[in-house]
Amino acid sequence: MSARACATGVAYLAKERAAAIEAVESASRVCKAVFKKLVTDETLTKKDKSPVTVADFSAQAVVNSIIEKHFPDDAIVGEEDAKDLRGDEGRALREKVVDLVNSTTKHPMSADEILRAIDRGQYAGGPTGRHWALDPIDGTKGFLRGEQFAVCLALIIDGKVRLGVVGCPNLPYNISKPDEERGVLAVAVEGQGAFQRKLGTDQSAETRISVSNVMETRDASFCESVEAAHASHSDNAKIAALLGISKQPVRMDSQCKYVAVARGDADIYLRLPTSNTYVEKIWDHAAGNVIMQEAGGRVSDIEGKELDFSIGRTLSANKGVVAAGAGIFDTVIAAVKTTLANKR
Ligand SMILES: Nc1ncnc2c1ncn2[C@@H]1O[C@H](COP(=O)(O)O)[C@@H](OP(=O)(O)O)[C@H]1O
Ligand SMILES: [Mg+2]
Ligand SMILES: [Mg+2]
Ligand SMILES: [Mg+2]
Repeated sequence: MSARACATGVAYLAKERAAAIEAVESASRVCKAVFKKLVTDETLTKKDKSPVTVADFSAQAVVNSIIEKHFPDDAIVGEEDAKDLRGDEGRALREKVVDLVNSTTKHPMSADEILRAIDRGQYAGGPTGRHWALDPIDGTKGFLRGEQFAVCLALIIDGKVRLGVVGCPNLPYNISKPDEERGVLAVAVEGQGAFQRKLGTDQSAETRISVSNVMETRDASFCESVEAAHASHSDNAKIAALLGISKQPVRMDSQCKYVAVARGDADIYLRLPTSNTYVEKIWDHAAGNVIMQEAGGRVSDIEGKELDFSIGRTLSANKGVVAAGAGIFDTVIAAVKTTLANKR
C-alpha cells in the first residue's frame, strides 16, 4: 500500500480513482455510440466534423456530471464549453447532444443541466487546491478515421497530476493480437503504479503495466502523432537517426501513445513542436503523464524540464514533449537538444 494510505487502510485517492474510471467508461460508451450512429462514409468523404463535435460535448457533459455527483466541490478544466450549443443557432446541435447523453445514461438530464455540466469545465486551473483536467475526446482526427482516440481524465492537486485515467476504445488490449477484442482502460495513481484493464471490466481484471527495459536506443521504436501539424515528423526523424533507430515510427492519434509507451509497445514518445507559437494544453497530457511515470518512464519537454501543470489551462512553461523509459531517457533528450541546436 502506498505511503499515503490513510489510517482506515483505504488507498490514497481510491474514491477518486473509482469515480474517474466510472466517468471514462461512460464517456467511452458515448463516443462509441456516436461513431456507430453518426460517422458514415459520407461524413468521412466530406470531411464533416459534426459527429466529433456531438461526441466532444456529450462526453464532456457525461464526465462532468459524474464528477459533480461524487465531488460536488471539485473544479474542472475541460477542453470544451457550451457556447455553440446555446440559443437558436445552437438548437440543432443541442438537440443531438441531449438525445445522445440521454440515450446512454440511466438518469436523463434536461438541456439546461447538460449545458451547465459542460460549462463546469471552464475552471482556470492553477497551482493550489484540486481540479480535474478533462479531454472528452483526444485525437478527434483519429476518432473520425475510426482509428485511435482517447477519453482522458486526470486529477491535479497542488499543481501536480496525482491520478490519470485514459480510455482507448479502439486500442487492442494486446498489441501483438491486433485482430482480437479492442478497448483498453489505463489508470495510475501517484505512488501506486500503472495498470490496464479491458474497457468494460472491473478492477479484478487489472494488470500492472511498465515501460520497456530497452537500454540501447538503436533497439528502440518511437511513437508520434499521425497529424504532422501536431508534432514535427521531420525533427522526430532526425532525432531517430541520431539515436540509431531503424524501425519505422508507430503513428497514432491521442494519448493512446502514452499508453502504448507505458506498456512497452513502443519505447519513446516524441512530440517536437511544429511552431514557436503553439502552447500545449494540460488536458492533452495530464493523464498520460502520470501513467507514464507510474509505469517507470520519464516525461519532459524538449529541454528536459518536467511538464508544469500548475500554471493554468496550458503548459505555457514547456515546449514539446518527450517520454521514454528511464534507461534511455537522458540519451534521447541529448539527441533532441543536438537536433534542435543544429537547426539554429
Ligand atoms: N499545432 C499543434 N501542436 C501540437 N498539438 C496540437 C496542435 N494543434 C492541436 N493540437 C492538439 O493535438 C491534440 C491531438 O494530439 P495527437 O496528434 O497526439 O493526437 C489535439 O487534441 P484534440 O483532438 O482533443 O483536439 C489538440 O489539442
Ligand atoms: Mg486533445
Ligand atoms: Mg479533445
Ligand atoms: Mg480539440
